[in-house]
Amino acid sequence: MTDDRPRGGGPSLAVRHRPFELDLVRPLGTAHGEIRSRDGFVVAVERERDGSPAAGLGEATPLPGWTESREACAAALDGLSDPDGDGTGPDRLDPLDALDPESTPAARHGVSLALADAAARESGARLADRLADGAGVDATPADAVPVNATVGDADPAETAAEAERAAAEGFDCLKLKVGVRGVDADVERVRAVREAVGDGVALRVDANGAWDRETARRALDVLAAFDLAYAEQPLPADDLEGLASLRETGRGAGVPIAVDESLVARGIDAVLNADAADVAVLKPMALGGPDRALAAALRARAAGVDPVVTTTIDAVVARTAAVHVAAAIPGVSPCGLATGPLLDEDLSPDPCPVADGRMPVPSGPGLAGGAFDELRRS
Ligand SMILES: O=C(O)CCC(=O)c1ccccc1C(=O)O
Ligand SMILES: [Mg+2]
Repeated sequence: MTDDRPRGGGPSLAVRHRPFELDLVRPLGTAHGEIRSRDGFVVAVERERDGSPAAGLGEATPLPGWTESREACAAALDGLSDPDGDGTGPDRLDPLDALDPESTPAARHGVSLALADAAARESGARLADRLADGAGVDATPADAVPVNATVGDADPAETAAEAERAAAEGFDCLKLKVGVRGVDADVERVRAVREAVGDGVALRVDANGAWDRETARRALDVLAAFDLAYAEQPLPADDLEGLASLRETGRGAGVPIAVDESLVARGIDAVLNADAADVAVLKPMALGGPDRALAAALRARAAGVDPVVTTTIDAVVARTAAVHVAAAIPGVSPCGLATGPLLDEDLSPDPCPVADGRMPVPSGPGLAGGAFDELRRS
């Protein structure tokens, strides 16, 4: 790792990062293309204040199209060590000042998480409790959060088999990727899944912005027959007006609308002002950190829009952080956090294994008590 520890007495802060590369078990088919591997950085901070040291762990796992590129993320993290490029190290104590959440959300996520983990560990609190405190949530965070299974694009039989496996494992909410094939093919996939899992399982679809207005209307008219919990990003990110009008025609017997890419492209305020969503899908990695994702979730909730927390198929550190974010949202709906099994390998054993469609929130302190100790030392 690179080290930017300031020399001399007084308060100090060191931010280090080291790269990792993880393959998926198999590529995840989405309308944005296939996700095959996740390359990112483990971030570690060591802080000393008034003679007491604190350490925290974070993760910056960029996903191009959603966040900055891997190169831009690396440059932003490198820049924390030597902002002037003159080898003298940083002259500031808050590295978040140097990380723009819009242009380098993954880098900011990594550092913001590491600082929050350090602060939570220092006070003996769970990360969820720390985040809730910081966001002004009065309710005590949950001890477990409901999650959906994530089912990628495949033909109807394979999609149904995957859905059936997830339901047998105890998931009562599934999210299917759609929009890779034509609408008729997706209708057959959703029909096959509904037949396979029965009426007791909630179904969501995620088109990742693949449809135009006319296609989206046609798709949702037909898909409404399968009792969908919602359709995520049926239109391109910037078409807030189109999303708002899909909601109007969909009200009643129709399909609720969730936004994901729109939040990354336009922000929560623009989405709420446009009345573009029933559900807000929040990805801490793409929104610039757990703190920012929780703040957006609470703004959504206050406007009557249901928040859902998901990952960008992150490694275990960021996934665990996202579980804490979800836990800090009182009564959160099923979240897209069960993405660990999509990875072929991971940085460390998972402290939040899915059981019966729920993920436990580690009791702390910080992210997961001692669960990441080996990773912290590496
Ligand atoms: O929400 C989920 O179930 C898992 C996360 C997911 O689908 C996803 C993962 C990586 C990139 C984009 C997305 C997405 O929600 O569009
Ligand atoms: Mg999505």
